[in-house]
Amino acid sequence: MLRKIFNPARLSRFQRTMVTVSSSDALVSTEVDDKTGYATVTLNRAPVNSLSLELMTEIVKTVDELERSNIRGMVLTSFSNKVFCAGLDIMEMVNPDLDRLRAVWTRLQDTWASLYGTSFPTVALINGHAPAGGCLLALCCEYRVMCNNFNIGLNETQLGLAVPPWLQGTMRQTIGTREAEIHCIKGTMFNSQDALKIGLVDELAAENGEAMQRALHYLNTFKQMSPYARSATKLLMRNKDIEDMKRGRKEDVERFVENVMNSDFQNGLTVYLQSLKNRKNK
Ligand SMILES: CCCC/C=C/CC(=O)SCCNC(=O)CCNC(=O)[C@H](O)C(C)(C)COP(=O)(O)OP(=O)(O)OC[C@H]1O[C@@H](n2cnc3c(N)ncnc32)[C@H](O)[C@@H]1OP(=O)(O)O
Repeated sequence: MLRKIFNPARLSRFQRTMVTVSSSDALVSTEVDDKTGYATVTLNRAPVNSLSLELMTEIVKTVDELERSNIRGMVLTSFSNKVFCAGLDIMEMVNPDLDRLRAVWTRLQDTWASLYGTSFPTVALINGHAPAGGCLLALCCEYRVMCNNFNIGLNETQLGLAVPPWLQGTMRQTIGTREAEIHCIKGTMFNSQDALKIGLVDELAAENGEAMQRALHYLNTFKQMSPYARSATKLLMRNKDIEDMKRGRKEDVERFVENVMNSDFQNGLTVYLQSLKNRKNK
């Protein structure tokens, strides 16, 4: 069943006026260019945009608001020119409260579903490292432009976490079944050049300005196209994955909780956090 397809009623709103949507919460800021109708959504959670429950809630809220507005495209980027998003907030997994842990994974599922299933075109402007959940955000977008000299990948298994089936599917669609299997299992992190070679990103840019030009160029390719046909085709391709995730979501949450509460995982997390701090102090 189609979750949402471009509603022709929106077309008349499109033609009349452009609404500027802005988030009052500082964790995510949104700017809409009234001339083009393109929204730039910037993740603002210093220092590394790690995905706390609150940040993911803001992302979902922002995408929902944009879906109800009349934008023609979205660029997702980071306030930092060093880290796009460092993945799930590791602190959410250290000796967690179980209800909150369940809420975190449920919100991650929602974040994936809402970004993956937008009716408007989306580009990730990856202006920094994008491990794990950072790679997930980029994968949800239709197109990925990455600045040079950063790393991206689903490194969850390196941390002792299983990659959920819905995210495996997105990776398969992006880089192909064989490569996705190998690199999800290995937890490979790719540098920008290798990410381009394997198809994990679509274009590279020397710096942010060039990346934005390339992102806008992608959005401009739809200027003359029927928004209905574009949106319907995308969602006919993606909606089944979203419905499948929703059907299995409770089981998926419990699998994550079991994974995180395992004492080996908790011990490994302590070592991993320490290794991040040691790396910093070198
Ligand atoms: C498969 C299911 C899909 C979703 C599931 C996802 C699971 C995850 O996402 S688990 C998280 C995976 N993320 C990582 O492994 C990234 C870890 N971080 C890094 O590799 C580096 O921090 C960086 C390359 C992202 C950035 O390096 P940089 O040198 O710029 O900054 P740092 O000094 O390392 O970090 C600054 C500060 O931020 C803390 N931090 C980093 N990442 C996280 C994080 N994911 N959660 C919470 N906090 C994080 C880091 O410890 C530093 O804190 P202090 O200043 O207090 O030392």
